[in-house]
Amino acid sequence: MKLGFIGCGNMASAIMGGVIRNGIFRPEEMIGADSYKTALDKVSETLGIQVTTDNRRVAEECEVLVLSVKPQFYEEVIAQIRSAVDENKIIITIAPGKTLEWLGQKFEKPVKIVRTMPNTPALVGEGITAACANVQVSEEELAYVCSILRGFGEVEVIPEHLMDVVVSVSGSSPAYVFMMIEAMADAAVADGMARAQAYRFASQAVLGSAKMVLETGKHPGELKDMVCSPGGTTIEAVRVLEEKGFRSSLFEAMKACAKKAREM
Ligand SMILES: NC(=O)C1=CN([C@@H]2O[C@H](COP(=O)(O)OP(=O)(O)OC[C@H]3O[C@@H](n4cnc5c(N)ncnc54)[C@H](O)[C@@H]3O)[C@@H](O)[C@H]2O)C=CC1
Ligand SMILES: O=C(O)[C@@H]1CCC=N1
Repeated sequence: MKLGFIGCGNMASAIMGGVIRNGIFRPEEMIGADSYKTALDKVSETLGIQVTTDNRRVAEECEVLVLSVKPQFYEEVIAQIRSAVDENKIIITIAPGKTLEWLGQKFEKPVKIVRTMPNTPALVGEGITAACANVQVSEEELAYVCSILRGFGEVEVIPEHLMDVVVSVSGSSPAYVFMMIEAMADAAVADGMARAQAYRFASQAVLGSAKMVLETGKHPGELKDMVCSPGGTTIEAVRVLEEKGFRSSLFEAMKACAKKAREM
């Protein structure tokens, strides 16, 4: 087995789907463990990977092991698997707040650990993942892990102290964007558009806008100005967004998100 997951929930499924879709590993080379049968049935039926309720089996059989349970279960899961993890295996973590130092202490011996923060757009190959590694991981091993992570989106190796910022700016931010798309569609529905059509228009506008930021290299403010015709419709919307605290809401939400990550 090449790649194993302990925890087969939302984020693990997004990574599994991206890895398989992009041909990084075949489903036969992947195994997932979960204590919840419904989660196992779902990944087994939709992705064709092997499944088990035995976390230790995954740790014993896999070269690379993703710990994809919630942060509060990390300690318990590490205690179950640590004697099955030797110096040849690579552990990938995806939990906010769990530092390389904390993880190293829980394994109680030198283990190769790559701490990452992915996001659910991994499912459609458009994720972005931040990664940092402990001293046990060689340059080649980190490059290998990044090649797996690149299978479902962009990857950047960053200093560990930025990991909490990554949670707010890309790990959690798809939720804020989905809320914005839903609200935009609600308004379009209120003005008479069919809901499915409203989601298509709102989502494509968000997708295209993100692409413009990435591909033109222009400042987002300049791109916003290009939409605002003098005396036109957009500046009226911008006026109301400013009045309702749109930017400030995002700013404060992201500060709260990063603070929570630091505390976990
Ligand atoms: N959902 C997201 O957008 C992102 C999540 N993450 C991180 O990914 C991790 C998983 O989060 P989600 O997938 O959202 O949660 P989830 O609740 O969808 O999945 C967690 C899975 O772990 C299973 N589980 C719980 N205890 C277990 C145990 N002792 N042994 C085996 N399986 C166990 C649960 O049954 C569940 O299926 C968390 O650490 C989270 O912070 C990171 C980035 C983005
Ligand atoms: O909500 C959470 O805690 C996880 C981490 C980043 C996205 N979801």
